Amino acid sequence: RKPNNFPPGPKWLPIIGCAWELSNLHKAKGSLSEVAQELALKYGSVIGTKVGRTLTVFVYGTKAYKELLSKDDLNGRPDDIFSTSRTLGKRREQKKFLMRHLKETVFNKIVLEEILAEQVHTIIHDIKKTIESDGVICITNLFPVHALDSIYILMTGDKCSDQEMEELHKVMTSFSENISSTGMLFSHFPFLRYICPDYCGYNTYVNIHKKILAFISKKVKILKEICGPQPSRGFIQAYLEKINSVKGQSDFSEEELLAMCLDLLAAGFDTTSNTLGFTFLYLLLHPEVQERAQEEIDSVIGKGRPPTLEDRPQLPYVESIVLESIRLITSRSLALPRRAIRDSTLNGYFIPKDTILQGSVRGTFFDESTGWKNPEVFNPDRFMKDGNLCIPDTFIPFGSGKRRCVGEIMARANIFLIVACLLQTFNFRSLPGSPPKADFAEDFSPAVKPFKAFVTLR
Ligand code: HEM
Repeated sequence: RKPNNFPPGPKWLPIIGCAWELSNLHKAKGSLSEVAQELALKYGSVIGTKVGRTLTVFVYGTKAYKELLSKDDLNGRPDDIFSTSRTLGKRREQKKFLMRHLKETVFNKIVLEEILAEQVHTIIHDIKKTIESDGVICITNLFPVHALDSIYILMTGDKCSDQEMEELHKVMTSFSENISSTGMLFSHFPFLRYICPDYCGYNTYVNIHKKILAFISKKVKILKEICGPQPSRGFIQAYLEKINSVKGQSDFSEEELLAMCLDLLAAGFDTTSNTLGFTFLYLLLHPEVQERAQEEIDSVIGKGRPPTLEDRPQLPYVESIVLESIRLITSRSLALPRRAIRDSTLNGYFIPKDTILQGSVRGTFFDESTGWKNPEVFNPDRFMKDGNLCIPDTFIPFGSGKRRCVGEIMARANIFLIVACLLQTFNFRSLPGSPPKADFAEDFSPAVKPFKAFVTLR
């Protein structure tokens, strides 16, 4: 039965709850974020549903979403089968340690520049090689290895060998293609894993996670053996040092370390490379935006040296392209699922303990009433005012509060540097007679379907 004052929403059927209606809406709309938008039009900004046995509340719209992010009672990690079967049991909250480490090491401007510049150089080298043949490049293939390498360096302090990268890339691609961040059939109907573990996705889910954890575990073992007294910039080494220093008298453990590295890979891999896919798709569809960015780069930097992170304040238009691409990709996804850790309220409705809350950032920056004009259109100028960068308060694509993205600094720097360096060196054009379509897929995070471009040296 529906709890008293539970948010309004679609009708609950016996056993499946609203699963049928949600699944049909998902097929019709293409992304869960658009499902939330559709439901919000009918029921308001907080929508109560039930999928299998799980109470799930969708949150859409700036006011309700901000209230959700601000309430500790509603920001717990889910502890259902979907969460626990991937990370070896319950999780403790050690995000502060990770954030402090990243701030002191990798997110230090000089280190970040060093990590990213080398990789951008490799991408430029690869593109130049293709130009020597026919200049036709599958754009969506350019970025995944690069994004993985950045996260690998963040974890280990070192570059990934070719052999390790082959292994990691294979398993992470399979992760992105087969696993949905918002749950799978077995997580909504946990009993199915005993009846049809292949069909409900349980076996795939567990096997892929086992492979990723085995990869990280192998690396942890190697780094443990060479762990020395000198400070290292890798997260794994910093964490191992912490375990040693507290000597088993705290929650720091190797299991927790593996789970945190898994989160970094899962959350940072295709979000970064897929955003770059979005960026270059829109640059092909809007050659005038590409030309204006190139004019900015030419006038501030010229061609004598590559752009650096120091140049960011002088390249507001390039920065606005990055923000607009992030706006468009995140508007197709939901924020991380949260769990009510005790009975609470949202927008005046009752939210029982253990309800799952799915917030949609789309509602915060696709809302014409809060100033986002023609939100479906790619328009970097919405982030510009009088020639300067201007970011509205309602733009929170990396979340805020307890569950906020830990990789924002790296992701924005990475995308900025790639866009600036590639546009300084190359022109990207549609293949004659076949401009790419704005065709989307839903991998672990939203993606554009693979597309090619004709690239020439400037
Ligand atoms: C354009 C790229 C990226 C986008 C758009 C993005 C976006 C997000 C969003 C929306 C969330 C959830 C926030 C919430 O629910 O309130 C999140 C969480 C997270 N992100 Fe990112 N992210 C990106 C890149 C990265 C990178 C490169 C890393 C790692 C280096 C990373 C690590 C994480 C982690 C670990 C979490 C989970 C935080 C938690 O559980 O508390 N992200 N990200």
